[in-house]
Amino acid sequence: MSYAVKEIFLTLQGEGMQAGRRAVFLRFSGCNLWTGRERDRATADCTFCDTDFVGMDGENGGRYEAEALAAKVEELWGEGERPLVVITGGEPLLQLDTELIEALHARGFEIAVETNGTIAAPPGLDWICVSPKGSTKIVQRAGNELKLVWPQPEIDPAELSGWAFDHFLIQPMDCADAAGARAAAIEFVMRHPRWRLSLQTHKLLGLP
Ligand SMILES: C[S@@+](CC[C@H](N)C(=O)[O-])C[C@H]1O[C@@H](n2cnc3c(N)ncnc32)[C@H](O)[C@@H]1O
Ligand SMILES: Nc1nc2[nH]cc(C(=O)O)c2c(=O)[nH]1
Ligand code: SF4
Ligand SMILES: [Mg+2]
Repeated sequence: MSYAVKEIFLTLQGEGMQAGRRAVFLRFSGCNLWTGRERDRATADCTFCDTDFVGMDGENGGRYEAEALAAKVEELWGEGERPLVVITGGEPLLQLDTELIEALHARGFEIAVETNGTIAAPPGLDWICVSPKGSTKIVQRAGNELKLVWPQPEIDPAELSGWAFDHFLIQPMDCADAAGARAAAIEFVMRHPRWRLSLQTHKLLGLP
């Protein structure tokens, strides 16, 4: 199978429980909750996306076969122990399959995924981060971390807190009222201590 890739780059994981780890980011093109066009944003199932995932025109973007894609990820990792790839998008579970998982594992990579949870994850992933959106139906209710962008009035966090995740995180929405979102997230965690704050540290650091 071939994969439509927006961009691939080496950086630090900025979010969640693995924040601070060196990682190759593999960003797939396309999403099932938004076209990526600004004119469709207000009517999309996900309205606050901070990412350009349209097309294949980013750094190292293009169409790849599984072996070539794994080789490019390995090349960008270079040297160093505990190689980590974070597969994101767009919605990565539209494309990620066993063939690519096996090609990355064969090169020694730990595979983390950032998903909106509306598509079931394939077997074999090493780290699953689910981030629910608005009124969408979440089918992937188990994983390593549940990362809820906040505030989202359509979502009742009490309903999510019984799902089978090891970690529950609240991430302030990057939006016009970012200060208000940060304050709301802090207040939420102060009231619900099983949840912890996740900041988008790459943005604070000026990393991609
Ligand atoms: C761009 S999404 C791609 C992966 C997948 N489609 C998803 O939504 O989880 C990557 C991460 O960024 C988060 N995110 C997107 N827009 C955001 C925003 N405006 N503020 C904070 N986090 C945001 C998402 O919730 C997700 O955890
Ligand atoms: N540094 C960095 N960390 C991230 N964690 C999740 C990201 C994403 O867009 O999926 C992201 C990203 O875009 N950059
Ligand atoms: S689901 Fe993820 S990639 Fe898709 S629009 Fe929302 S935040 Fe962006
Ligand atoms: Mg991002």
